[in-house]
Amino acid sequence: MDNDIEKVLYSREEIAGAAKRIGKELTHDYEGRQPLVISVLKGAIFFTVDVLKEFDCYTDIDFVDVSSYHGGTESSGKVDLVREINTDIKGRDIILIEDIIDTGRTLEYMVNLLKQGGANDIKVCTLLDKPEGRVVDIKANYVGFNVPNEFVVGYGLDYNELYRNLPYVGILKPAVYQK
Ligand SMILES: O=P(O)(O)OC[C@H]1O[C@H](OP(=O)(O)OP(=O)(O)O)[C@H](O)[C@@H]1O
Ligand SMILES: Nc1nc2[nH]cnc2c(=O)[nH]1
Repeated sequence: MDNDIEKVLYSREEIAGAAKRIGKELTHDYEGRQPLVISVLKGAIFFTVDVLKEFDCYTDIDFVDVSSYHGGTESSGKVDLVREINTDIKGRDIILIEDIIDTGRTLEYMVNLLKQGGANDIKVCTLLDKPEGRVVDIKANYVGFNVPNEFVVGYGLDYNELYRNLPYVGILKPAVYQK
């Protein structure tokens, strides 16, 4: 897979550092509380695991699966709910974990879903933020890196379902898109 990568943007070590920093911030901010962590599948699985290992707090974990990039590099503009949240979120303090916020549509959808379910408080934690991609005015509370306006892969992020298992985040060579 390394041969398909044009440029590494964030190395394994840099990502581990960001996960540790955010895990420690969460530990400080949630002292004495019991938040529910919700990880947005599939992309956020790697970041969720690494942040949670640094989060010293009583917390339960659930997963939601939403999808709007159905192959290729462009958002379909419509967010599909593939797997619902199984935990009762009424009155809960939620930490939503994402891999990337780009257009902001997925996050907007998720925040509305959590509000409808009666969540008390919602905070968003993302490995990558791509502010130039935004079509919806929405922000995260905890950000690993601000990423340039490029389609990125690795560490959970896919291109046509591949490259999620790269241990770093990078940009694909143009030739890969022509395959
Ligand atoms: O801000 P947006 O433009 O909405 O993009 C962000 C979303 O896009 C990706 O999900 P995707 O729909 O590709 O599903 P996946 O995580 O299963 O790959 C990513 O994991 C985010 O959830
Ligand atoms: N893999 C991947 N998924 C995304 N979803 C929204 N933006 C991106 C991106 O840059 N890369």
